[in-house]
Formats: sequence, C-alpha cells, structure tokens
Amino acid sequence: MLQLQHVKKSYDKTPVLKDISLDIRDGEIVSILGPSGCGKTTLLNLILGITDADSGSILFDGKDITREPMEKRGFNIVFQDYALFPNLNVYQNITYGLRNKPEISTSEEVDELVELLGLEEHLRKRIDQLSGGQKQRVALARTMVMKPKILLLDEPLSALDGVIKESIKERIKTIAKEYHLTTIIVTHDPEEALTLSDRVLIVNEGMISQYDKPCEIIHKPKNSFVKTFILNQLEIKRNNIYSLFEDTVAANGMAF
Ligand SMILES: Nc1ncnc2c1ncn2[C@@H]1O[C@H](COP(=O)(O)OP(=O)(O)OP(=O)(O)O)[C@@H](O)[C@H]1O
Repeated sequence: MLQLQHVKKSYDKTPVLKDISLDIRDGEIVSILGPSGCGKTTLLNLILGITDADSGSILFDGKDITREPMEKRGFNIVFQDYALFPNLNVYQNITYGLRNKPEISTSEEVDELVELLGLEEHLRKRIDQLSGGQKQRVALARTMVMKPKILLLDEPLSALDGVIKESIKERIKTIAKEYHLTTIIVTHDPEEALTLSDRVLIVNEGMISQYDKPCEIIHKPKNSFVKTFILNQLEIKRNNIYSLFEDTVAANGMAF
C-alpha cells in the first residue's frame, strides 16, 4: 500500500500542495483529477521521487520512503510525450532497460507483454512509423518489462482520439488487473478518470476535494467544486451530444 501523510510542497513560498493524506491500495487504479495548475504533476513527481516534499511522509508497504531517491523506490512512469528512442526499433525500445538488468524479465515475459499490448506485428518498425496509439503501447511495454512496483501515467490518453483512446483505456485496465499493479494516472478529463479508475482523487488548489469511487463522486459529490467542475463538464458533454441528436431529428422531421 502507498500512503501519503500530511504531505506539503511549496514553490517560492507559494503553497502548491497544502496537506495531502491518502492511501492507495495494491492493484488499485487511481486517477488524480483536477484543473490546470492544481498540483497534479507535483503530486505525481513527489510519489515518483523526483521532487522532495517540504514536510509529511510517504510510505510504501509500511516503509518510509520520503527521502529515498527515485531509483530506489522502484516506481516507473510513462511520460505524456512517450520519450521513446527514435534511433531504435520497437523491440529495442521495449527491451532497452533490460540491457543492464536482463534478470528482471525473461524473453517469455517480454513476449507476453508484446502480445498483451498487440505489438507483435510492429516489433521491427522504427518509432516514426507508428501511430500515437502504437507509440503509447510501446511506451507502456517498455515500462512494464522493468516490473515497476507502481506504474505512473501522465495524461496517457490526452494525445489520442476516440476508438484508440478506448482501446488504450482497456489495455491499461487489463495490465493493472493481470499484474495486480498499482496504477496512478494524472488527467484533467473527468470522463477519463471516472471510466478508468477504481478511485478518483479530485484535487483543487493543492487540496483533496474528494477521494472516492467513481459512482460515489457521481451520486454523492462532496462539495460545490466537485459538483461544478466535474459534473458540469460531464453535463456539458452530454448536452452537446443530445443537442446534436435533436438537430438531426428536427432536420429529418422526426419526434425526439
Ligand atoms: N518547478 C517549479 N517551480 C516553481 N513553480 C512550479 C514548479 N512546478 C510547478 N510549479 C507551480 O505549481 C503549481 C502546480 O503545478 P502542477 O504542474 O503540479 O499542476 P498541474 O495540476 O499538473 O497542471 P497542468 O494540468 O496544467 O499540468 C503551478 O502553479 C505551477 O506553476
């Protein structure tokens, strides 16, 4: 279990994370959701170990890792821009981290991941020959072969559209369940957070607004921020779709 206890972080005396306490259970998918500048990336970086907290503690399986550097924590992140190596092919990218640590994954385990992510036919391709969704899957495979204790994903779906988005979403869910892997996702999209996660952490101005299962957030929003920011956005999306239908129905002289 990952635990944050009263974590605080300021930049230039401006508080960015004000008092964050939360538990994330093993194998759980948790989304960190909130508006731009609310502190999502800072929180992700604190968990990853590339930013230090000013105060408070971070514990993993009961052990205090607050001052442990990133390499020792054994967590791993897929960045928003995938950060793949353009001079290496897909297979070389996936197995890059194993060059110095081949004992981490066997070739059968690599093959299993390649199959799970549907990358068999792309292994010899260069990175610039791939679509956005394929790049995302390569980045996921490259991170997963290193068997991270926690998988962190920074806006994994924001560069993808429609059907591809849904397919990556399903693959992330499958990986988390299959490997019982704690997965933490940063997003600003309520629909993404609510459909992908076991629990959603809603952050506003460096504080936790609500931390709950998606159905609790939908049916029992805890405060006006959750209601207005999250639910209004979903309502707007829904209304846009309905008004599109209404226009089509009216244009065809049908009853709605
Ligand atoms: N290294 C830094 N130095 C100074 N200020 C920073 C630094 N990193 C972040 N900030 C500030 O901290 C606040 C939170 O930033 P953060 O990137 O965590 O927000 P976010 O929720 O991830 O935003 P976005 O969705 O736009 O990426 C912002 O006001 C930002 O300007």
